Amino acid sequence: MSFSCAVVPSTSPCKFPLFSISTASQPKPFSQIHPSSASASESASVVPPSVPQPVQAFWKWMSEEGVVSPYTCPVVPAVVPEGLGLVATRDVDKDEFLLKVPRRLWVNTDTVAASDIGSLCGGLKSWVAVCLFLAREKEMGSSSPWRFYLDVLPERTNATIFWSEEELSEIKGTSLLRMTMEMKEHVEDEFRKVDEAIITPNGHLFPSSLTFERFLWAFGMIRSRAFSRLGDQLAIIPLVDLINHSSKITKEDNAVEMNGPAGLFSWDLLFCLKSTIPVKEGEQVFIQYGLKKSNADLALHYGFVELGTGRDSCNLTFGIRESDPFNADKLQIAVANGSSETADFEIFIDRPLPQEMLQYLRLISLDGLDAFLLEPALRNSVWKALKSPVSRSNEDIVCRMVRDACRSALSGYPTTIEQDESLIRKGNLDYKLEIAAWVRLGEKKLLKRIEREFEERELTLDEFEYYTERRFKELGLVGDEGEVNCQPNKDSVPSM
Ligand SMILES: C[S@@+](CC[C@H](N)C(=O)[O-])C[C@H]1O[C@@H](n2cnc3c(N)ncnc32)[C@H](O)[C@@H]1O
Repeated sequence: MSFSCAVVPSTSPCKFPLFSISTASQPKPFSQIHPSSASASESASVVPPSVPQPVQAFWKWMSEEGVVSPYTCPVVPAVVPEGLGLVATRDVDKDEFLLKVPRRLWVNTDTVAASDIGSLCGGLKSWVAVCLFLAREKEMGSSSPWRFYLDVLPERTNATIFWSEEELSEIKGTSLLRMTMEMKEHVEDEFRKVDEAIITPNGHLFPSSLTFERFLWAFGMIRSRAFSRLGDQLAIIPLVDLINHSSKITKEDNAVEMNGPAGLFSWDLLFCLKSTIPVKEGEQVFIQYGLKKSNADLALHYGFVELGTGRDSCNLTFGIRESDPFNADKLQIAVANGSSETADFEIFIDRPLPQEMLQYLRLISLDGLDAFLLEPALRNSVWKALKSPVSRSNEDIVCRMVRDACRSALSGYPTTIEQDESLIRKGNLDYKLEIAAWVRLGEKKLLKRIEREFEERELTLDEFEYYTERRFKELGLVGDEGEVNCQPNKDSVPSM
């Protein structure tokens, strides 16, 4: 989840320094009170009786931990169309805090470090450590101190990493399928390494049921519920992670971290979730999961898509031909400018084409007379020069490459645009099949549009101003109307 989280300075004495990540200064773990004890019955009674028993137990646990009370907390968990969600128990103001969850209840690398497997996880990437921790705790069942939280997590979501082979065949040809397969392979690779280096040699610490499927489940939970804190630290915040996404929310500043009271006598860093709009009593509170995310991102991480908000996208990949006589020079320039021998560009329906895509395409298409731009003397300025068309022939190749890439991508889908439109119009599609149909349709429409744009561009190539013409003008050898001057303009500054 993408919470944009700011840290605000505390006005009160701070028991734990901000972002102190050492195990020695770890706050004490949460208390081990069973939620059936009566102490928090008052706050627990606020949860609608229709809420499933595990959610009741989780809410009670949160109450006993001092996180929620009917006086301070204006939301309760509820069953909503998106699964579980948070509903306002009274009118909530814009920017009002909804929940304040102390650090001792976050699941992050500190939590892993303080656990029984902490000493084994020191060298792991943070997401791998948190995945292993979550997967292990889940398999420990009722003996896990995190059981009340783990019991409210869904067994799976509609995210594409959980789709069956048959369901995945519905997104054949899409960038979403490629992203899904790459992600699953990456997670599987990491699991294999962790299994070999940590789980198998320390079998007494891990339930034998901890398989790749459970590790993938933990990964799915992190992708859909964790957020990156300052300094790229990953954390899952129980209870806060019940908040759903709505397109109606257009601001992403939904959380801050500050020090504050975290129970009867304790002080801690608090993760504070706020509502960016006013909400009426009884309504669900939402946040924005990320304005820049494409529908493929939403489907991959969360298992839903959003229509009509410019999230349709497609990807085009290009590369420097191995047989290109200028391969080494082009690669050097590409690498110096943050690219490589192949480059993948994400294109959004309502956004301009990425400028870097045209630069890259012009670079890899440089040929014949235009190859002088690859000269070492021009190395520092060539990338900037490629922002504008180089020559008619170069731009012609660029247009053809884009058209060919679109046509090739369009031939890889199992359905046509018309078939998808008809499927969607008929309705009654299974939820995942509907996601698949919208993603296919969005990608294909965009590819068709790009193909058309470059066909039209090809017809206007004579109207463009090319590199040589621009240089002559800069040097004052050609005037704005194309008239030829014999002497260079004294004021002109030679540049690319
Ligand atoms: C951070 S969790 C929110 C709590 C979640 N609804 C639950 O039941 O645990 C994110 C997940 O909620 C669901 N979700 C959130 N917003 C949604 C939306 N606008 N449409 C459909 N599903 C949504 C998706 O399953 C997503 O993976």
